[in-house]
Amino acid sequence: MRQLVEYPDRDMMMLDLADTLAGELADCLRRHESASFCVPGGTTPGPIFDVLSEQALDWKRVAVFLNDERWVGEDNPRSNTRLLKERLIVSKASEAKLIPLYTPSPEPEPVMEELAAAFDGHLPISVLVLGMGADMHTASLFPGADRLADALASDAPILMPMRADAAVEPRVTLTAPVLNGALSKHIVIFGDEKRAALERAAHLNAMEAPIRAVWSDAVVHWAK
Ligand SMILES: O=C1O[C@H](COP(=O)(O)O)[C@@H](O)[C@H](O)[C@H]1O
Repeated sequence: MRQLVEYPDRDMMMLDLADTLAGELADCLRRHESASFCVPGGTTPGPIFDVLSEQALDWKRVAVFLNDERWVGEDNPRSNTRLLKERLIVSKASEAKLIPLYTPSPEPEPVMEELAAAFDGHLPISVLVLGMGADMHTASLFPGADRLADALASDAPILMPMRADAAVEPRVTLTAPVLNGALSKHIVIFGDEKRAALERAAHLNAMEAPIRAVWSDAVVHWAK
């Protein structure tokens, strides 16, 4: 079962977690030629990115990619890639290599293979951070999403397009086997609503609560 770490406040959590993640990446770089760092988008991780981007790591040996992306261009404030470029791949981390989850195309389907090919040599994920919505989705694995069962299957491809009523636009997401292959896994959530959702998920199956499909061996970081 997963481990839960509670922090006195959000600032403390951000600083502490950024430190832990930097330590894990540094450790990986000591033992291997390169490391891969997979992170969520959305509203939660920005402050962690701010701290991490100032950490002295050999960032040019780190491949950074998102858990998932909304199918919008970087000029759209909802673009997770935009968040990465503005807050993580800056300052000391500006030399990190971004593996994109978006390329201009009206729909994601025609470019899935092209995007997935860029992951060659970057899996398994060295360090994974996941977010979670109050509806218990993680990455773009939404309850009720059109291809959820396929994305949770053990033979799922690396990347899949995903559509769900709760998602404003089409999405692309890393699938459960890729996320579960991570060597180190962290889930980061804020607030009582998400804490209650996480507890509710324990009584549901992965189709109802997709976070369940990827939470084994994860450390959950929570602050009010
Ligand atoms: O849409 C998304 O939602 C989740 C949770 O986002 P948050 O705004 O509640 O932190 C996020 O983990 C995922 O990467 C993102 O695309």
